[in-house]
Amino acid sequence: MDRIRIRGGNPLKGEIRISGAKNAALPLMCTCLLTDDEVRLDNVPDLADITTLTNLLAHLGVEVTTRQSLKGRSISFSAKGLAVTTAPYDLVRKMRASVLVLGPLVARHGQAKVSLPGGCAIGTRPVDLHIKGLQQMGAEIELDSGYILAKAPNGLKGCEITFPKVSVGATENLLMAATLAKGETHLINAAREPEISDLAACLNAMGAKIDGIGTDHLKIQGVERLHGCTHSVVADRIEAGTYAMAAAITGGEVELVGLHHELIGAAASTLSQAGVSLTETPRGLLVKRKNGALNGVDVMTEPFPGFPTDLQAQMMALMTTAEGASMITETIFENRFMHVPELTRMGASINVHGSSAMVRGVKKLTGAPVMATDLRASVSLVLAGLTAEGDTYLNRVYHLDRGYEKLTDKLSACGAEIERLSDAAAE
Ligand SMILES: CC(=O)N[C@H]1[C@@H](OP(=O)(O)OP(=O)(O)OC[C@H]2O[C@@H](n3ccc(=O)[nH]c3=O)[C@H](O)[C@@H]2O)O[C@H](CO)[C@@H](O)[C@@H]1O
Ligand SMILES: C=C(OP(=O)(O)O)C(=O)O
Repeated sequence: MDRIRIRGGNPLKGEIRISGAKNAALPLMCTCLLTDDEVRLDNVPDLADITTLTNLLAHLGVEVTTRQSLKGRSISFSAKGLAVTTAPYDLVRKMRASVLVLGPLVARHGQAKVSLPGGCAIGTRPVDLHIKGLQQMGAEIELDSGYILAKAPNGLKGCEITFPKVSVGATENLLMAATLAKGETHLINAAREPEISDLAACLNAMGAKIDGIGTDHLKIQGVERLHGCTHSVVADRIEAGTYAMAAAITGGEVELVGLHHELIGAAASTLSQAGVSLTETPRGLLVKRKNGALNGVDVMTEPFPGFPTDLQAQMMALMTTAEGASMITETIFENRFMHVPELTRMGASINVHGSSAMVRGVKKLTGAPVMATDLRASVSLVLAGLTAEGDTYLNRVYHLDRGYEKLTDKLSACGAEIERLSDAAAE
């Protein structure tokens, strides 16, 4: 298994082009199941999760064509020859977002059999809200032998769905399903993440009638059919936030290219309070420390526009060498502190009490062999390694491949001493 070696201490200097967002691209790819026409996505990141979903769509009978151009990677999807409506366990277990095929399959093909995705390292992550919403829209759903069996032979019906808690995935699944339902659907207390607005914009370009985009109340007037479109995937705000913190933790100066300021949401004001300046440039955002040291700030994860859980581990790494203390509270997932013991092994001072972690800034971190169990925990250890004294060896690099396109290239281009060691070299 590959490892990453980082020799810490170099301030990052330069520019980093932000890729298309993984969490936008995945639901966007599932829109192809709603039409016989071709859906072309531009700015698709080259990530393991995209490959996993591509394999699942191909298994269903979707024709997939990938093109690489100067503008980035484009993938076209044509579900005209859709032959199968079963998403098997082996393809779903690799990535929870595979459950996003459920809504489109039921809406357009009247049936679906989708493996329950199960939990993962960060929490149990049920899909009850996806299922209840589809039932409210008239689907008959049974759970059998680890599969969701859904039927709606006469189509789905519009209705009013009020989510008891904000769910990104359930909002996306039901939004896609509602585009082809009969009548009007209201999704209330819907998630407002920019990736959902991107999905809604793509669906409208396909002929859907969605109002309230960017709010927590989406109104969808169902239509008979959708057509194809070309859509460019929105920039990855989590990747951008990660590199902003990489610039800050190393005391460097990095321009994040291809990103609109408002995408960063609450993370921008939290970073500003911590002593990081984020200045809009014609191409994106310039990130550096305001003046010298970073200072501890309290952070609580929340649905958008609050501070994202997907930046919590990185923020914790940033706080390990800040002046003073920082209380970091995770409210979205019950087990998202897997990076704590590893950061502690690098010299961080962190105490966890339930869903909060108290970080007391230390003078320096030291490199160590570390491993992580999920994507953002892994990248938080990369950030720690960039500032640590000596070498850090990060194991289980495959987690990073899920969500960070060309991570070592992007960081090396800004002066980081970071390299990927292949199997043989890692022994
Ligand atoms: C591919 C993708 O976009 N993944 C993102 C998505 O995950 P995902 O869509 O899985 O996350 P959700 O917003 O659905 O989850 C939020 C909370 O709701 C709970 N819940 C969710 C659905 C449900 O049916 N029942 C239920 O109880 C979850 O366990 C969690 O505690 O949003 C998360 C929260 O911003 C991010 O961390 C993930 O990176
Ligand atoms: C938790 C994440 O992804 P997923 O929902 O696919 O597990 C993430 O991107 O941080």
